[in-house]
Amino acid sequence: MPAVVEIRELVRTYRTRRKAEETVALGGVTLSVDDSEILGLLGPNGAGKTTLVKILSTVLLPTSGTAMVLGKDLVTAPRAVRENVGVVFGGERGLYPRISARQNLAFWAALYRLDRRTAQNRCTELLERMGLADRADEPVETFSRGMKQRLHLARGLIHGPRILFLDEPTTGMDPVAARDFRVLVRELRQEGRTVFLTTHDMAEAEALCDRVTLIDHGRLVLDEPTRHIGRYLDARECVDFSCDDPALLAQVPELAFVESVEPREGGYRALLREPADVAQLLVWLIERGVLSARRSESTLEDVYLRLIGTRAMSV
Ligand SMILES: Nc1ncnc2c1ncn2[C@@H]1O[C@H](COP(=O)(O)OP(=O)(O)OP(=O)(O)O)[C@@H](O)[C@H]1O
Repeated sequence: MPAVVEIRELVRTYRTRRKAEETVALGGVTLSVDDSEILGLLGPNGAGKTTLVKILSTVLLPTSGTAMVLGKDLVTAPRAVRENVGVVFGGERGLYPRISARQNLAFWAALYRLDRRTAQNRCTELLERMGLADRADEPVETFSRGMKQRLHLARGLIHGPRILFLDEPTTGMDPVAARDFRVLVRELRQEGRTVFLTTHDMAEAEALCDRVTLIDHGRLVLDEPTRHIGRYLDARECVDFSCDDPALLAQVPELAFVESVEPREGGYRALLREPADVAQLLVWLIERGVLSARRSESTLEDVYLRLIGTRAMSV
C-alpha cells in the first residue's frame, strides 16, 4: 500500500528583505508516513517543524523537492490535498470567542463548502463526540482551555480529513484535560486517520506516538518507532542516583561498565553498557553509602538530549 504522505528531499528557504542571506528552514527532508499512524514531530525552536507542517497543509510552497499526500502532489494538486488534511492549532488562534461553538464550526463548514444538512449533522456529531454538546450554544470565550482545544479538534475534523496536524495540542491543559484529549487522538488513529503531532513534551510524544522524528536545523536526525527509542541509545539501561560527594561522583564515569553520567533532576543518571551492569553499579554505589539509587530506562528525553543537547531545554 502506498504511503499516506511521501516526502522526498524537501527544501524550503526563506529570504528576508532586510537580510540578504537565506535561511534554510528545511534542508532536504525525506520521510514516508503510513496510514493510521501517530507521528511525533520533535525538535528545538526554529528546527523547521512549522515549515514542514505548513508545506504539507498547502499553506506554503516548497523551494524544491516533492511531497505527495494520498498520491496527490501538493504543488500541482493543492485542492485535492487540502480536502484531505486538517490543521489543529493550539490556544486562542483560529477560534472566534464571541460566537458559540456551534457557530464556529458552522463557519468552518461553510469555508469547506459543506452543504447545509451535512454541515449541521457534522457539527452536532462532533460537538457530542468532543463532549461539548451541553455548551454548544454558549460563546467560546466562556470555555476552559481543555474545551477550547476539543473545539479546535472538532474544527480540524469538520471536513472529514484523513490526515490531521496537531500543533502543541495539550499545552496549558491540566493533566486530566490533557489525558482526555489524548484519548480522542488515539480514537482518530483507530478510525484510520494519520496524525502528525508537533510537541515539545517528550512524555506526551512517548505516550502517544507510534513513531517519532526529530528535526534539527532543517534536517531529519531521527526517525524511529517509539518502542525502539531505548534501543537507539547504545546503553538502554540506566541507574538514577543522587550523590553529594564530588570525589565519589568523579569515579562513576571511570568505571568500566559505565558509558556516561549525565545530570538529571534531583541527581544523576548513569548510562550502562550492558543490562547486566545495573546490578554491578547498584552494588558499587550502595557499598559507598549511596542509598538513593535505582534502575531506570532510557526515555525519549534521553535520546533527545543526546542528539540535540541542552538546546532542548530552551523551548
Ligand atoms: N516567514 C519567515 N521568514 C524568514 N524566516 C523564517 C520564516 N518562518 C520561519 N523562518 C525561519 O525558518 C527556520 C525554521 O522555522 P520553523 O518555524 O519552521 O521552526 P519550528 O521548528 O516550527 O520552531 P518552533 O518550535 O519555535 O515553532 C527558523 O530559522 C526560522 O527563523
